[in-house]
Amino acid sequence: MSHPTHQTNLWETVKCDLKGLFPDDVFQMWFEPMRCVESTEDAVILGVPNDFAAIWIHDNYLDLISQRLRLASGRMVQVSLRKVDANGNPAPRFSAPVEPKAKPAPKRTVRYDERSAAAGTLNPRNTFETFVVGPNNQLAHAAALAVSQAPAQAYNPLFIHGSTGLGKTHLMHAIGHSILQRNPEAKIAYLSTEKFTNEYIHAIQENALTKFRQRYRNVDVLLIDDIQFLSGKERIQEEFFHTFNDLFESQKQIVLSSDRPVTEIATLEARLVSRFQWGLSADIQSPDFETRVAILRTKAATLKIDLPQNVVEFMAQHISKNIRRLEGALIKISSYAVLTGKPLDLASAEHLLKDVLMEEAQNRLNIEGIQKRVADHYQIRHSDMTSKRRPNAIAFPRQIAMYLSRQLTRHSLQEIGEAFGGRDHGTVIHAVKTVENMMEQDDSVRGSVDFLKTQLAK
Ligand SMILES: Nc1ncnc2c1ncn2[C@@H]1O[C@H](COP(=O)(O)OP(=O)(O)OP(=O)(O)O)[C@@H](O)[C@H]1O
Repeated sequence: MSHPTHQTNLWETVKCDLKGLFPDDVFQMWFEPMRCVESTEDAVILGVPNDFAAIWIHDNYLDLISQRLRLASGRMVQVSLRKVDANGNPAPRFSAPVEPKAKPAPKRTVRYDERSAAAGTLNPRNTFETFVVGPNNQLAHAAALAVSQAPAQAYNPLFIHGSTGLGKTHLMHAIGHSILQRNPEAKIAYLSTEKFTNEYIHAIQENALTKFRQRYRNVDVLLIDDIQFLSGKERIQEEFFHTFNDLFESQKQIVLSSDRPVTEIATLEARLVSRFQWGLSADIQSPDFETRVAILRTKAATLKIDLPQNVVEFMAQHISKNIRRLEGALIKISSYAVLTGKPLDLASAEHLLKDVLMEEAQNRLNIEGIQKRVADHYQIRHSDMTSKRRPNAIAFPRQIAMYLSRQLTRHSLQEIGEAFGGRDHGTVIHAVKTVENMMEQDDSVRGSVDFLKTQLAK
């Protein structure tokens, strides 16, 4: 064994890197327990706690791990997995180490690594093939596909918006993969707005603005995630405006994602708002029940887990607003099934998912969720829920949201007032009375409030 310390550090570096790529529960489940148990100059053996982890990591993450090790070390590092006990010693009764995947990597992958390394890495699992299409994401999916088939021709920019965990990043990565598949020479940059901001600040500090600009203004496809974080950052908006113009004028594709429609991004310069609206804006909604079942089935098949139909339906029924959470729940119960060898039934699924379901219920009915839903319904800005503005078109929806917060959550009058821009509890009492009176006098108000109540309670 040579250079054990060096390689151990290398693995720890890559592990930190992977932490940023995955949701916390996924990272904790698979990567956190992995240790570097043996290494040479060009090979690393990583210890994993059990056979299931070995198979799962081998099938799903080995390429990514190899890729990141290579990026971090600057050379090819062959990776294999070995089951070890808690002290890092080879575990008894283990048949054979899992074979590493065939090497060397295909040429296309090598080029792809190097190009995307400049701006962040696309997750190899986020492809069009693994994306389940439903009525909630059909338009965004079709637009993403069109962009990948004809970059800078179909829709430019493509603006994908929707709540957290609904597949925006997945679609952006899928566009990147698909373009690279057609044209391995394409220069793709995927990065978050936060990263763009940090690199810009760093470039100013280091007097390296020219280099920064070259990096992002010379790509063929710029994929920028979470553009809502441009809000309130004037200088970054200015910089991004010029990046956008340069790329657009050179007929390069731009894809943006945001957790809200462009017009809802507070303090976004008008010239950016108008540019973001030049192309196509496509939203992703929460998946319906059938789509959630289809996503679970697809992901369970990838995991090679056979789940009883009632367990799948139970999960799909209770976790409805965020696919990342649905995925986390699936991993939790799948691991249990494989690790214990016990058949998975509804009772054990319910037990295992107790905490997840509790959080779901709380999330579903928090004040912010109510504000957003009501704001959407009345087509006002979410920020109007907390603003001091008083026109009736805003004040009345705000009162309805206060009324529903009182009805559907356990928050005190004072807490509700706080959440509505620091209003006092008297304002909330007044809002509740006003809405009750209106509901008695006006059937259409009653209808709207009942509709919102049913929607929120779903
Ligand atoms: N339609 C889908 N089919 C299969 N998997 C999906 C689908 N939509 C989302 N996912 C999966 O759900 C997880 C969350 O998706 P993603 O990270 O793309 O969400 P996001 O909308 O970018 O969220 P955020 O705003 O928090 O960044 C990912 O693992 C993704 O692969």
